[in-house]
Amino acid sequence: MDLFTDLNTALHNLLPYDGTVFYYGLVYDTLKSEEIFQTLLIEIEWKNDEAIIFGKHIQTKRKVAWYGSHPFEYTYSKITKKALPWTPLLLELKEEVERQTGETYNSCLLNLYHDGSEGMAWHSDGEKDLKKNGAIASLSFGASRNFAFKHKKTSDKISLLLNSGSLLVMKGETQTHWLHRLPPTTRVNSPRVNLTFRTIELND
Ligand SMILES: O=C(O)CCC(=O)C(=O)O
Ligand SMILES: [Fe+2]
Repeated sequence: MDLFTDLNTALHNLLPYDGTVFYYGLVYDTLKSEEIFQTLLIEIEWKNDEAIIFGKHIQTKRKVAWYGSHPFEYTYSKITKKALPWTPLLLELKEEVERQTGETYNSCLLNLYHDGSEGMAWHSDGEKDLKKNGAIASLSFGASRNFAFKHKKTSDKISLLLNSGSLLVMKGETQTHWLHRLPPTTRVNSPRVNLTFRTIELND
């Protein structure tokens, strides 16, 4: 690889300080992405997400699923979930993401947004079961959606478009200092699937 190509493909940190986010662009072409997207829609055990917010039991329109290398129990928003075993496709995606990012993962949270009215509010993924400062790799399929970061103290904002077949990784101190969200939009009326590969710490 010559220097020019090398500079062009070199990853640069999207965050100006206090964390590391790399955007890899498309890791699957259009045809392969569409095939993966359709398979995920059919094969994944999608469930409406439940949460307890201000003591009230609520169900989100967005659907979720959780898969992993062990039947981990994972608690968030006060609801405990047990990971399902990898499907062959999820294992293939996990291995490709590991190869691309040079990190390993043992679980994956999947989100299905039916259209632009569904999104995810500002949050960081710092649950206690997650490995501290562990990398979180995000693969997207289907509709393109905006994704944004906001610094917890300075409120500086960074946003980007996540296209079908694209990969993004958040690592280092990102979750400690930055929030992220998937803003709702009236401009999108088709579904999107997002997979976040994570590392759960096994406490015995
Ligand atoms: O859908 C996305 O791109 C983000 C999902 C997310 O932040 C999460 O699952 O924690
Ligand atoms: Fe997140």
